[in-house]
Amino acid sequence: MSTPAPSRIFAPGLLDGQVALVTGGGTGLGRAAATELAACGAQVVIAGRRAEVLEATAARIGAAASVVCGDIRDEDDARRIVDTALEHHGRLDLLVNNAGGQYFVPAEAIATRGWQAVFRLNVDGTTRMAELAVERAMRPAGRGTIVNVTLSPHHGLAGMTHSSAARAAVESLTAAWARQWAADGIAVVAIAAGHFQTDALDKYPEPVRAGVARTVPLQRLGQPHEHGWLVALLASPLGRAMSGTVVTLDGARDNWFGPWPPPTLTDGDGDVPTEERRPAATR
Ligand SMILES: CCCCCCCCCCC/C=C/C(=O)SCCNC(=O)CCNC(=O)[C@H](O)C(C)(C)COP(=O)(O)OP(=O)(O)OC[C@H]1O[C@@H](n2cnc3c(N)ncnc32)[C@H](O)[C@@H]1OP(=O)(O)O
Ligand SMILES: NC(=O)C1=CN([C@@H]2O[C@H](COP(=O)(O)OP(=O)(O)OC[C@H]3O[C@@H](n4cnc5c(N)ncnc54)[C@H](OP(=O)(O)O)[C@@H]3O)[C@@H](O)[C@H]2O)C=CC1
Repeated sequence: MSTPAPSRIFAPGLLDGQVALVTGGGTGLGRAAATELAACGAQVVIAGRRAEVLEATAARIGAAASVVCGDIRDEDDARRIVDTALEHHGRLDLLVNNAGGQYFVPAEAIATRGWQAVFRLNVDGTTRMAELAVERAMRPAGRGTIVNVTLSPHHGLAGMTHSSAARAAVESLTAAWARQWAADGIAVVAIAAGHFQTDALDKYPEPVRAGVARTVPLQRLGQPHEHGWLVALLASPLGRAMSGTVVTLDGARDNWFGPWPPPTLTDGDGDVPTEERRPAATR
């Protein structure tokens, strides 16, 4: 197994001896975060539901990475994920709550089950992982950092109102947990991410993808490694001083702008289509 290439921007050994758990660490932004954390010296445990995806990422990162399969929406799985990290390494310094998502849909077309599915993943799953990490690892150790990754809801996500509400809830939980767990030596911060160039964007309708980079004032999408840098910064001693903060990384674009319905997204009847269902095998 190879050792990770050193970080391009952080001092060697910044996170030496630390152990990080990254949910959704097999793909996209989670993979970028895990890669940079390893480059800074951390041991990283990446979690998700698909073993083959996790194994491929762990092989890319090298000996610093290990995998644990599980669904953060399931209490037993979530506990096993945290316990596996602890059993493997004897400590857990950083939890990156990165697993999350939603589907693109006009607000009035969201079924109750869809609303609940998005909350179950983004709010309940994030809460469960944070509470387990605190109870089982961080409070007993008297220290730890939790980084919650959200899809920035700061302009209101008109085509993803379920996620808009869920991500705002996570940002509010971040501030509340930072206060609640400060006496335990635990810092809690959030990253409000804008549009990043990951495979996940492939699922959005073609007109969305085609136009999206041009709408960012920076004139480009965020790069996953830039997100990884921010996660590593928040894992550093500076992150502890930033507890309770939401850091926005969005190229000055956020995730929404303009009127509803968005002119580029309406079909011939003036309606905005709902994202296609994912094939059952990937759910
Ligand atoms: C002018 C401005 C334009 C801006 C445009 C911006 C758009 C680009 C944004 C780019 C930013 C990127 C953001 C990202 O977050 S990228 C990462 C994305 N990754 C994911 O979203 C992956 C994870 N997502 C999911 O797993 C699912 O979306 C979900 C959260 C729903 C999964 O939950 P679950 O597995 O429990 O869900 P089910 O599939 O079982 O469905 C449960 C119910 O949910 C409803 N549903 C789900 N999908 C759809 C759909 N496509 N259409 C309609 N309804 C849906 C439905 O009610 C399901 O119940 P039923 O099965 O009974 O029908
Ligand atoms: N790409 C972008 O532009 C942006 C993304 N974000 C957010 O950043 C995070 C990562 O996004 P990105 O990498 O792009 O997208 P991905 O869809 O690639 O990442 C989602 C990850 O979470 C895992 N996951 C999903 N559901 C669960 C679950 N129930 N239990 C455990 N793991 C789960 C997935 O793996 P598996 O399916 O194997 O479980 C996958 O690795 C998400 O929260 C996303 O909403 C925010 C802003 C912009």
